[in-house]
Amino acid sequence: MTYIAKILLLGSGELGREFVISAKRLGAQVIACDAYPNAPAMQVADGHEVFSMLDAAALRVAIDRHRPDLVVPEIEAIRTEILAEVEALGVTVVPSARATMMTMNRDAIREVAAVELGLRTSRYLYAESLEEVRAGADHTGLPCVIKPVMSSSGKGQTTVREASGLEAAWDYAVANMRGDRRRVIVEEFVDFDYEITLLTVRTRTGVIFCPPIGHRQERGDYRESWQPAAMTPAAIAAAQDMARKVVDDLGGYGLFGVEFFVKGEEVIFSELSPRPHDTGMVTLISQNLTEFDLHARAILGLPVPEPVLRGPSASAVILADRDSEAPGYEGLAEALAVPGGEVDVRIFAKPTTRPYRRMGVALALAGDTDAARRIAAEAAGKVRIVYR
Ligand SMILES: Nc1ncnc2c1ncn2[C@@H]1O[C@H](COP(=O)(O)OP(=O)(O)OP(=O)(O)O)[C@@H](O)[C@H]1O
Ligand SMILES: NCC(=O)N[C@@H]1O[C@H](COP(=O)([O-])[O-])[C@@H](O)[C@H]1O
Ligand SMILES: [Mg+2]
Repeated sequence: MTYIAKILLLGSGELGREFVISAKRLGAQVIACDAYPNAPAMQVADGHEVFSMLDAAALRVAIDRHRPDLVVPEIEAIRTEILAEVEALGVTVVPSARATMMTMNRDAIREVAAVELGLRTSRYLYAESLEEVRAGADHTGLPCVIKPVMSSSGKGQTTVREASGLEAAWDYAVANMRGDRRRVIVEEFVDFDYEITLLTVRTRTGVIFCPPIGHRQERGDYRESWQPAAMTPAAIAAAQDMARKVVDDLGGYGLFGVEFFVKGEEVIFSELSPRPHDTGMVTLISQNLTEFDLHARAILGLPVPEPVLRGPSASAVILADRDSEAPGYEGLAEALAVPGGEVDVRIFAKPTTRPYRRMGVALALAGDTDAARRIAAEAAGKVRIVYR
């Protein structure tokens, strides 16, 4: 069997699992890597490797052993120096080693967006000590949001409403940051009307956009998303213009999840993922080609048509609330029987649970996004995790 490409997937969670399915349908071979065995994407891949993506030596060994055509990051925390090293040797890193490095560091991507490209962002300052955090808050005003420059899914993030909270926020950020740079970004709190992810695909023949995805976050992590998000044509055009500038600057091919805050007619760039986005899981039901199909096509150099929206849709997450070693699931039949629209569920089959760990997602398509959100939330609530 000759595959159209050999892919080494770095990170094997729920997003990777759907990507593997999309890539394999097109004839690719995928070796899925993550720090623990039996990760979601490993369950559907051609092969797997277990090591920490932050372990430079182990990452290099895996790349040298498999000699992939494409290295596809699925998580943010990766020893990106190795990606730059192998890119220089001719391996294609998706979308590019530079893009993975820049987006892993909030300060790097913020400098590109705010300074080089002149995009509208929140006011901000970086800080490496409590004194600098105080200076940052003076610059942004209160409330402000404090985040480690290296972190994701809201880890180490605090919204500070009074100056007395700055010290605890700094300590929390330092305790929960990834990597060894004791550095935070102090951001002006944006009192947005709503926030969106604009899935943006950079292809060999141009840039393509999906309809905007609205989402709601708690503790810096996504709870529900819906598509299309109601936006004025001017606001969509502003977001598309900024997204295009950022992905063209980062370069390479693939799908990016570009995050914006919207207040009135004002669209504010927040950050982006150079890979499928968790809020984009709604496309598993909403679009003829999902965000994973689009990513696979773009990186494999295949034609990427404009995706067609099947109808107003929503996703709602299924979270664990405690630790367990062998979780099971009940209530699937009730979830899939929720009336009012099309309903589907993805159970990620992660081998263990921990509080707030995302274990599955419910999907709904209905007459409008409000109905889809209601149905998705109800279906997610019907799925019960059995802890043992
Ligand atoms: N400056 C801000 N003003 C208001 N809300 C904010 C601000 N920064 C972040 N948030 C809220 O926190 C969420 C998470 O922030 P952000 O996307 O920067 O963190 P993250 O850790 O990179 O998350 P992820 O990796 O899941 O995208 C945002 O989607 C938004 O809801
Ligand atoms: N916001 C980023 C995101 O959603 N990433 C997704 O979560 C997985 C890690 O989950 P885990 O922490 O439960 O192993 C990642 O592998 C990716 O699929
Ligand atoms: Mg984010």
